[in-house]
Amino acid sequence: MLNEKLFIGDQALVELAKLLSKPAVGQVFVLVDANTGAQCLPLLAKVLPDSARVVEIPAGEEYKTLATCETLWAELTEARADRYAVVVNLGGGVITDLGGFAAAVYKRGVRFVQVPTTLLAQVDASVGGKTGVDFMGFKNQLGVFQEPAAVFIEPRFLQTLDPRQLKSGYAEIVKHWLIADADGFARNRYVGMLVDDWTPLIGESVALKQRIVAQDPLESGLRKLLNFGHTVGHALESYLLQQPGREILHGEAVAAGMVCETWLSYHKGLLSAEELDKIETFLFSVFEKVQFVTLETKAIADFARQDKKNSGAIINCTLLEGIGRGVYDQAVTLEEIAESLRYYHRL
Ligand SMILES: NC(=O)c1ccc[n+]([C@@H]2O[C@H](COP(=O)([O-])OP(=O)(O)OC[C@H]3O[C@@H](n4cnc5c(N)ncnc54)[C@H](O)[C@@H]3O)[C@@H](O)[C@H]2O)c1
Ligand SMILES: O=C(O)C(=O)C[C@@H](O)[C@H](O)[C@H](O)COP(=O)(O)O
Ligand SMILES: [Zn+2]
Repeated sequence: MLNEKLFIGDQALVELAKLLSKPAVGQVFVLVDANTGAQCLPLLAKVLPDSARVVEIPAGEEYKTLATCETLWAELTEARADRYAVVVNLGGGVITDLGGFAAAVYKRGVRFVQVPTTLLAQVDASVGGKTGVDFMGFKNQLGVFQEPAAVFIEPRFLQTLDPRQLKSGYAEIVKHWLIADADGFARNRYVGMLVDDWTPLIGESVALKQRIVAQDPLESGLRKLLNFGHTVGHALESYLLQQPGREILHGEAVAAGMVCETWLSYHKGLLSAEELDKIETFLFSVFEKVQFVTLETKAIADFARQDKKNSGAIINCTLLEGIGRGVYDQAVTLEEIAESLRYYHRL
């Protein structure tokens, strides 16, 4: 247990059972996608009340929309769910983001708990209270900050996770090292993905995120560190999501975005050539190169105009002053973003 609201390890679901048996808990709704319904629900079912209702949505980022929220809102409404209802979000970041948002606005807010089942959701998405859905092709364009009642991280769920998905989650762990944990980067980068038990790494990564969120829950300053790799990463993810057959995973886009933003840090004179080399060599040793052509770089960069860290026409990026030392609110131009993508493409 990291704090009173976050439980990690093989007792996490026992703690969830305790919460769900409290008198103040009314109807229980479990949100799953097609995969977590089949692969994760059997383990969770052991701790659910018999009366729990399961709501299933299709799997995938393309369903992280307002339209999908309506499926949950309709089920809640038809079951006459009241303010005592609790929504249990069982899945990856799509489920924890969408389920958190849908719960936060139903009748102006019912409680929800996060039971993340991907590495990405266990180290990042389930923690910190950012919820939301994509809109008009832009990532997380609609959302609210709303903390879950609690988070229950059971690493056993990772046993059925595809290796590609595991790697996508690893990108957010690497992000945490690069912005605030030089020692984590130095200790772990040679191990790469060859991890037997993810529990200690999940615990460290989540604790780092919680420390930052606790100081700036609404992202007015420090929390922007957690967005390293995302100005370019979200632009790339959004662009490729619109191209049938070229979709990439969030973590894959963030890994590419981290290469670009590490180069921007070097380009701005914040980071040494030696550190640039160390970071990009490591990232390319783990993540495959994302494919695009140089002709596309302007269209990709354009998506950064909708980044939530921007102020008016100024695109504010989180960059690195060194390994483990992120720095936020660094203005970059669209042309510099396009140049960073061309740099990535040439590597
Ligand atoms: N709120 C935040 O702070 C935050 C942080 C990082 C990412 N995100 C968001 O999270 C989303 C990405 O999350 P994700 O990578 O978990 O994707 P995801 O939720 O789409 O899950 C990935 C795939 O794995 C399947 N799956 C989930 N758990 C499984 C399991 N245990 N076994 C087998 N299959 C399983 C899912 O059905 C899905 O097909 C993005 O939308 C991103 O924007 C949010
Ligand atoms: O928790 C945060 O703060 C983050 O930025 C974590 C990111 O990994 C995550 O992808 C988040 O959803 C991005 O948020 P956004 O505000 O850029 O949409
Ligand atoms: Zn992310």
